Amino acid sequence: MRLARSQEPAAFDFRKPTPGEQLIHFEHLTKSFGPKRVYDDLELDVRAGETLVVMGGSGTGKSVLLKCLIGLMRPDTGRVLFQGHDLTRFTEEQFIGVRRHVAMVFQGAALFDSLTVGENVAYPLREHFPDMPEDEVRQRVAEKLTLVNLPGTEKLMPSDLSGGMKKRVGLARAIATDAEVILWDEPTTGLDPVTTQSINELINSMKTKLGVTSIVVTHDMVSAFAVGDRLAMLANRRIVQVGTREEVRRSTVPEVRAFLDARRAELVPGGAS
Ligand SMILES: Nc1ncnc2c1ncn2[C@@H]1O[C@H](COP(=O)(O)OP(=O)(O)OP(=O)(O)O)[C@@H](O)[C@H]1O
Repeated sequence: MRLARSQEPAAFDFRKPTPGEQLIHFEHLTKSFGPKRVYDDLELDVRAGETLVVMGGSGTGKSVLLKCLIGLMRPDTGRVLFQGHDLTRFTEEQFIGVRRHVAMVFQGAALFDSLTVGENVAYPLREHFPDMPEDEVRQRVAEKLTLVNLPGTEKLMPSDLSGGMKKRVGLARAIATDAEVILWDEPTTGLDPVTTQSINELINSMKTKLGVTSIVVTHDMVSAFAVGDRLAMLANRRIVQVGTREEVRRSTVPEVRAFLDARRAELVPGGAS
């Protein structure tokens, strides 16, 4: 069920996209922190309904890219286009409207420790839809917790949960407002293989069941190849390749080869040969 958008700033009028159409375009981005240049003419597009994985070494600017999309950071030059809207010109207030459609699942789940699981998931609903009747809030919270395989956990506190359960509550909270785009920052880092597998399945089911578009930032290659329709490699301050799993697996781009071979060596000792 979709909600009335009466509180949404007029400047951001989200249209239901046609699967496959260009939804987001990072155009000629540059970004520096002091003397450190993170992006130099970075270009990347994201298509509606796909899962795009952004991979790259530590500190290459993967998280900054996601933050530019929800207004937590701004590029120095260049544009971030969302359905043709230039987000770099958006005010803080306008970004509130964007965040109803573009939800971020933060690395550490970032739950409020003093609130129950149910209140954590209800939080964005109360923020974006203050007039929503309490019954509807409860119903939506229950629906989202069921979707992430945690039905009936409303009364638990975050301290009662394992790391993987916390991630799933973070996801339920991110999708509470029925966001059409989900940004995943290192969703499987630090999780055991079974929980990693369940998070990968969740990312895939968001796409197949709800038609969600995902951008997944990760250096977990098993996860990248399990969820990515396309994979983009960030290195040397730009995207050096974007391609399907097969194209990336067979890549001859030196930065991609070096990255994959190093990861293969980590996964299978002696496997880099
Ligand atoms: N607020 C900030 N102030 C100063 N430098 C920052 C800030 N945020 C990010 N950086 C720098 O920008 C670069 C890119 O950061 P980012 O967090 O996007 O990297 P990442 O690719 O996500 O790395 P990791 O995989 O280690 O999380 C890093 O060198 C980081 O130190």
